[in-house]
Amino acid sequence: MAADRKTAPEDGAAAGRRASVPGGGESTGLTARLEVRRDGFRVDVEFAVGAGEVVGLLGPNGAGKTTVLRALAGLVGLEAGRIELDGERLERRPVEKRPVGVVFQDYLLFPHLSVVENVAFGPRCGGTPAREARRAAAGWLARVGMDGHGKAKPRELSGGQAQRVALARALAVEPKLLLLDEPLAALDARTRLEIRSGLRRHLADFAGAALLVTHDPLDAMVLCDRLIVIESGRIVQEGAPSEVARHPRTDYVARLVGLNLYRGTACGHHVTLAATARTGEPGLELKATAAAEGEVFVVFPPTAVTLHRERPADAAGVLWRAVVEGVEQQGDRVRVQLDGPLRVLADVAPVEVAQLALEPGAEVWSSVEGAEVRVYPV
Ligand SMILES: Nc1ncnc2c1ncn2[C@@H]1O[C@H](COP(=O)(O)OP(=O)(O)OP(=O)(O)O)[C@@H](O)[C@H]1O
Repeated sequence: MAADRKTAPEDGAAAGRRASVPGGGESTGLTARLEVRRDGFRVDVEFAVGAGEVVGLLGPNGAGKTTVLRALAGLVGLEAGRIELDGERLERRPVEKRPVGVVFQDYLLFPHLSVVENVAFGPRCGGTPAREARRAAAGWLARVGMDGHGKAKPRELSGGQAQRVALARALAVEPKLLLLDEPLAALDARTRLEIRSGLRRHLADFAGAALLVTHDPLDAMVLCDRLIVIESGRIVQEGAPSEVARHPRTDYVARLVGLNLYRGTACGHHVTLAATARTGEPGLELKATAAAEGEVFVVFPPTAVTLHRERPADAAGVLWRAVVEGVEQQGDRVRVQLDGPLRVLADVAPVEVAQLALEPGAEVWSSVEGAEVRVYPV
């Protein structure tokens, strides 16, 4: 995993930028308690984003991420709660008067306006005279590498260009809060790489609070100072990207960062995994690197799992029988999904797929190397 992009705001550069937020005044960032109801679904979250901080909002499909962003932007109403931005109550302001810039996944540029008019639109609505707004818009377009495209219509732009214009449009209103909803999701892999590094630069220069929804672990690691994970409308984990990646607390986070995660009970270096309710089999016993006591999370990477066709006489660590559920190429390794007393991911070399006849339904012996098993308190 990459190192955190910036230092946490309370002890780093972000805190130092507090005084220079657009619009003047002392900037303290965002604090929000949001209760939102949408039909049968309910979001109930409380969090803060410091000025100059970039917080990633992650969670499975339907977790409520977009709802959180829309509530902050004023596009859905609060059932209860409060939104405070630089000490001011945001939810009392009409949508168009909120100092908020939004970049949606599909950009939502106005199709009938030129690129420069799209970017000038926000400042114009805020009362900036037309010429000045166009000049400012041209400046923002230059900063995102889109000078020379001002007269183009959105339909003439590539996905990457449209994304840059959308970012320029969001920043042109000089927001105190920047909301980005999967800003890179619609881009192909190469464009995403290029736009990600541009976005990283702009986020580093942005003095306000930024909240970025993403499904991509790389975006989360590269772009964000801190992550908030929501599931079913509630916050389930929060922390620096490296901390979340190292110590996942839910299956979603574990899958996101590519680790096998279980719960168990530790007694010194021995951990008994919780029995699987599904198979009814007693929990396996693993050996962990560090000693612990009581309820713990247990993680190990897919590379720690070894597969064998026949029962090995001298396997290191615990051994169990598993059934192959799926096989998928991932870079130069092959990821194997296994069922059995443990649902587990194993990474093997492509040659092992043939050697072990790994195909759905095949039975194999699995073992895990204790040196790679980590435990931490629940
Ligand atoms: N306009 C709407 N009216 C009623 N319910 C909605 C509406 N939009 C979303 N929902 C419901 O709210 C819940 C959360 O949706 P939301 O889009 O916030 O999730 P999400 O975490 O952003 O998901 P995804 O990652 O799939 O975009 C879902 O169960 C969804 O069905």
